[in-house]
Amino acid sequence: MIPECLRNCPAPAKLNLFLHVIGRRQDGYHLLETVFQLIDFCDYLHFTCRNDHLIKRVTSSEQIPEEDDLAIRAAKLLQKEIFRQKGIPVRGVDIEIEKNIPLGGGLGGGSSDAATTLMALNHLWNGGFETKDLISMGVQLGADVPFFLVGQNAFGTGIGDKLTPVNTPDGWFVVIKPPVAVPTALIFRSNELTRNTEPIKMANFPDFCKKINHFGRNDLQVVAMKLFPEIRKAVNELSQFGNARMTGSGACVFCRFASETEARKVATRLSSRWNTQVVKGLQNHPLKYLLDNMGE
Ligand SMILES: C[C@@](CO)(OP(=O)(O)O)[C@H](O)COP(=O)(O)OP(=O)(O)OC[C@H]1O[C@@H](n2ccc(N)nc2=O)[C@H](O)[C@@H]1O
Ligand SMILES: Nc1ncnc2c1ncn2[C@@H]1O[C@H](COP(=O)(O)OP(=O)(O)O)[C@@H](O)[C@H]1O
Repeated sequence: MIPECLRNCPAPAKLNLFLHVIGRRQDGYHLLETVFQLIDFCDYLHFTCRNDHLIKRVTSSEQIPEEDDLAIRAAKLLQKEIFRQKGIPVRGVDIEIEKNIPLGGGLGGGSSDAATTLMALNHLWNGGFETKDLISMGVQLGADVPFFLVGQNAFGTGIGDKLTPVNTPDGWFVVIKPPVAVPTALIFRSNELTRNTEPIKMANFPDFCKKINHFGRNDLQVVAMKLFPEIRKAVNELSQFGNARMTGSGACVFCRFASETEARKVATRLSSRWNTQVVKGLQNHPLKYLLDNMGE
């Protein structure tokens, strides 16, 4: 039986363990090579069916107007696609979003909210779409959405939408959120961005797991540190404890540790000056895992 509501649907954040810019498409989007790592730091979304056809966000947000919210846009897109395929108008839904992942942090919170909405409503509305169908919808909302829909740590190429699952070793991360929000487009349009990093030879890729803390770099970091000195400061501080780098287009900076104890020790030393989190790496997207294994 299809439920009337789905509560506490997690939308986990991601880290880009490295991010290389290897070229640019004709439409201006950049070609990347990156490893996406899911982390146990989540927004939570609650969905309740309505008796009309409206899609409403029931949580207020000063920063994101309702019509721009990626969760709302994802729900409207899915509702339209179900109507197009089946000719039946689906019921509306109230969406409540508990936002924990900071905006403009490079942690992919908006994209993850969109992916969670597509997965949860495909279930609640009995849409019957497969992951590949949801991915075609997701990529229209943001370059990171396909990764969250695949739901496993992955090597991403293209604009980050061509994904090959990778097993990353278990680990803990200290994540610093410098007090700035970085607009992704600002970093990508910089004249100073390196856009010609040599593509990774697949024969060298096994090195990634062996050298996980040191493999590659984030090509967006130099530009982001120049525009936002707080990011440079965070990288310098965290670098005392290991190989610190930025995730995505910033602003968050992370460093990987093999144990929780080690990570917590470092976080404690930084927490009086920085907004600091200790998070565990995840192997699977918790909602995707639950929906895929329902009824087993
Ligand atoms: C850089 C990355 C790495 O994971 O992450 P974030 O820092 O945003 O989390 C992503 O590729 C970001 O994905 P996402 O945040 O979904 O970006 P989008 O909304 O699709 O794009 C915002 C803008 O960034 C530029 N953009 C984005 C992705 C890309 N591969 N090339 C680009 O040039 C484009 O100008 C686009 O208009
Ligand atoms: N539900 C949402 N959560 C976060 N950001 C959202 C959401 N809806 C729309 N956005 C917009 O998308 C932008 C990028 O969001 P996000 O994926 O969290 O980015 P990033 O990883 O680049 O920090 C935000 O700056 C915000 O303006």
